[in-house]
Amino acid sequence: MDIKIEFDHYTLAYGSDVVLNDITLPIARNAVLAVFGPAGSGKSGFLRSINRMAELEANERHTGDVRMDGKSIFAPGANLADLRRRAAMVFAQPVALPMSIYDNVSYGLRLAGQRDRRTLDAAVERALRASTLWDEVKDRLDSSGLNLSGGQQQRLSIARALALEPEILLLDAPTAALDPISTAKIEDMLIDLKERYTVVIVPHSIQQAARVGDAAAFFLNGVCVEYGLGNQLFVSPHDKRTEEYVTGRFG
Ligand SMILES: Nc1ncnc2c1ncn2[C@@H]1O[C@H](COP(=O)(O)OP(=O)(O)OP(=O)(O)O)[C@@H](O)[C@H]1O
Repeated sequence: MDIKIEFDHYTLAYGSDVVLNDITLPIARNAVLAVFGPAGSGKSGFLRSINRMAELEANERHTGDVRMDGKSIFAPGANLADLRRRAAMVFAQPVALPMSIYDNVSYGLRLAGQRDRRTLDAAVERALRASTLWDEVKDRLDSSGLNLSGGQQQRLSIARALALEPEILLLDAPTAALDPISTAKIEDMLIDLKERYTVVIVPHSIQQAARVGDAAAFFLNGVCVEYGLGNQLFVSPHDKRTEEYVTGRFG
């Protein structure tokens, strides 16, 4: 396996709450890892550890290591802004900023000081094509992002993340607020996105985990109970707890 990110005996706590407990897990490059489990199992903490957003929580502590391309993300002198650009995050609730579609997508680049119109134009088009929104909005890039539907706004949020040319996409239940057709569009998009990016997704259902994951990890109470490639966790789980969860006996 070509490993992009590696959790190595990583434990995360907020105050006295242990969010993740001794996680050791590889994340393959150019593949989709689905991280699933019941509420409070640590899935968001896992995503937020990859770009060190977890450290924004009060009394955050961690032990162990997370490596990206073989290098510790916690190494002294590690560049936090660069890490967060390399590992971009998209949340359950679509975020359309009160500005034009063009400005929504180019927001991060402009914030980083990019002023060259041709560079911005090219980045906006590339990001909107990758998020499959281009054909729907190319004739109205100047209209407000707020006028888009929920599903379009979520693809706009993904385009905004892609414009910064990340290496990793962290998707925290990106279809939780969307209708089935918008959900299917985003699931289809993942097939293309993983050719260029490493994707970690917290799916909004077990079915979605099985559909989109090239690998899956089942979390329970901060522990990675089971990790498997392809559909193994869903068709032949090794752990009884995984089996009970995927067959709907708890959750
Ligand atoms: N800011 C915080 N301070 C203290 N504990 C927290 C904080 N945020 C989350 N936790 C705790 O950490 C644990 C894991 O939370 P996390 O959000 O990672 O779970 P999750 O699996 O993503 O849940 P959900 O599916 O509900 O989003 C939970 O027990 C939660 O109560």
